[in-house]
Amino acid sequence: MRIYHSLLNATKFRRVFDFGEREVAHWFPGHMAKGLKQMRASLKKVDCIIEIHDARISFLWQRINPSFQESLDVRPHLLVLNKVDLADTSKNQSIMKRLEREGVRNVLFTDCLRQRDENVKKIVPLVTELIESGSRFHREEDRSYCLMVIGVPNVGKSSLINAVRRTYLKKGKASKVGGEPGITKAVLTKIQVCDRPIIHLLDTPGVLPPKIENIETGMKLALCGTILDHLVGEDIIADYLLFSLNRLERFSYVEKYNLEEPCDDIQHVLKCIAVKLGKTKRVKAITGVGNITVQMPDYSAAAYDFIRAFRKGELGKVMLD
Ligand SMILES: Nc1nc2c(ncn2[C@@H]2O[C@H](COP(=O)(O)OP(=O)(O)OP(=O)(O)O)[C@@H](O)[C@H]2O)c(=O)[nH]1
Repeated sequence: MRIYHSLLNATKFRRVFDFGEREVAHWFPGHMAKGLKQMRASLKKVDCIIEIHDARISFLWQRINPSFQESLDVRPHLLVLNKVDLADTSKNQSIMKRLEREGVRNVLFTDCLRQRDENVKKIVPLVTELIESGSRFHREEDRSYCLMVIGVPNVGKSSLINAVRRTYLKKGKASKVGGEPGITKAVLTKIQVCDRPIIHLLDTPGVLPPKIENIETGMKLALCGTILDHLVGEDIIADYLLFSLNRLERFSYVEKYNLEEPCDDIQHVLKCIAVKLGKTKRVKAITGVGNITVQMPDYSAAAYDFIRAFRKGELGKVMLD
């Protein structure tokens, strides 16, 4: 791998990203508020909450809807930081320390796509211990335990449920997994994940609307696939991705797409991607000698590929906090 001189490059990269006049207000569809209401109503049946976040944006854990957070505080709580295979794990220790300072003790980093993830195996013993060491209030009589998995869209809630089932029941998929946010629409399905002790999970519709304090937080969520791309715009997501890769000095895109050196100009990068992948389109051009058809780079297709490559971890592991 080529080494680029970061100091040299730093001088030619943007230090701040220009978000223009964008607004995040419409990025989260209306069904989320409805889901939140239903989740709150079901909380009385729940013994322990599993709150799942993307390990690349772990700071978001405390920024979910604050009124819902209050309801959560009374129950045992496990924080799962998922998609750790895509995250820069050198930061895990400092994240753990920060979370401990903030009073969060039960934290697991998981990769739910891995067949036998060690931390997925720890979930059942940990929640059993958490539930048995506290009071279950009016649920004392019930011998089975009920968990609720909550998180923002596309963070891997269904994948986590399937991974726990695979580990403890040796059963296949019960929850539909999707590449696009908002796949889990069936409201609060009860799924058995373990038979000793009997544990059920409520699969939520992926509708914890995060409290987005600023457009940059929204853009980080978009980059990680939490928001439907077309609501934000693939062109701006691709540009923010380039900005982030340069800021974090993740330059593997240079070799992958045959660039000469790290670059901060998204149009140039997309052009190189289009050329490398053969993504061109024919457009009509009017010239002095009549109409001709010319081959142009397909910038949209290139942006799509750039974003997908990042989400699959092909452009390096990152921590966007
Ligand atoms: N790399 C990686 N991808 C994951 C992991 N967990 C889930 N995914 C992928 O993330 C995408 C979303 O996963 P889901 O399990 O459908 O997420 P969800 O939170 O249930 O999604 P919604 O129904 O939209 O709320 C899918 O493409 C999964 O394959 C993980 O640990 N690592």
